[in-house]
Amino acid sequence: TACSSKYVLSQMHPMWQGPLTIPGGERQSPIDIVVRKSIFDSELKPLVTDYDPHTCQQIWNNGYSFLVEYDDTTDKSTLKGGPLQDKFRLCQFHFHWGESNAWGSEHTVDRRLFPAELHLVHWNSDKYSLFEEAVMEDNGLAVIGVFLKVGKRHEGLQKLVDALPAIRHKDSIVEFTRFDPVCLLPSNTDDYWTYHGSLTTPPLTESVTWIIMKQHVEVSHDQLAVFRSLLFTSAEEDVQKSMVNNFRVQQSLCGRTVRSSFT
Ligand SMILES: NCCOCCOCCNC(=O)c1ccc(S(N)(=O)=O)cc1
Ligand SMILES: [Zn+2]
Repeated sequence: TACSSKYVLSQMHPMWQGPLTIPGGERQSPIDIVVRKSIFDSELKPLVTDYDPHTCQQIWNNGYSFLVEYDDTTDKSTLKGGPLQDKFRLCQFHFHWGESNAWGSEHTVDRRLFPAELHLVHWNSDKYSLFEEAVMEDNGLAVIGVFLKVGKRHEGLQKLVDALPAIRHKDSIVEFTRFDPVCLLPSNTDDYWTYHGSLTTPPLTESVTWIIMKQHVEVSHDQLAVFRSLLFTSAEEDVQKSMVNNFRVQQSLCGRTVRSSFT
């Protein structure tokens, strides 16, 4: 099964050709969250985010998504609480989305797909001194996942949407400052699912404590359309490819337990 083999069939995504070797492969992400099989854990605490918008530095197109990157050289923008024992530093956030509103998220809830998913990426600064170190360790990373639904316009997102035309092509980057990512979190951050998984893109390392918000946030159709105006390809390439469907398919649970902070 996909849980024991060292190889997985090459992902359908154009960027990955040929078999990928993954470490073990027993705790890969994303997954389908089967709500009735998740286990309520009363020990799970509320999330505590403490983000400083002044640590926001730049926004760039890495050829797979667009990343908003934060200065993670000090403990200025942090995440603790929830399922976490240590303090984690925010290093970047990014999204995954589809070519249509019918799909685009990486995680699913009872097989339900959302048009997009936000990932806020943090690393364990109590135990490690660099992201690159933490990314290789079991308890190295914590990623908050937030589902996006199409509905009313998200005022806080608009500043980010307005910056996207400047980074249409792969490897383009612009300064992006004073953005507080707390505006992208749902009003209720006490209700979440959590499980141990991996990065959803290479190097797919199994170092992530996933924290998936139960409550989604709404963005407008037009805001999501601007995400789809980005390109996978650099300005030099002849054929321009729209940046859409940049999600990984759901992976086997391999006997893992998904815990919930709510009943
Ligand atoms: N390339 C060899 C070692 O690389 C280690 C660092 O990897 C950096 C690139 N990847 C990421 O930072 C990275 C971060 C988050 C997610 S995700 N989609 O799981 O939230 C996926 C990938
Ligand atoms: Zn991601």
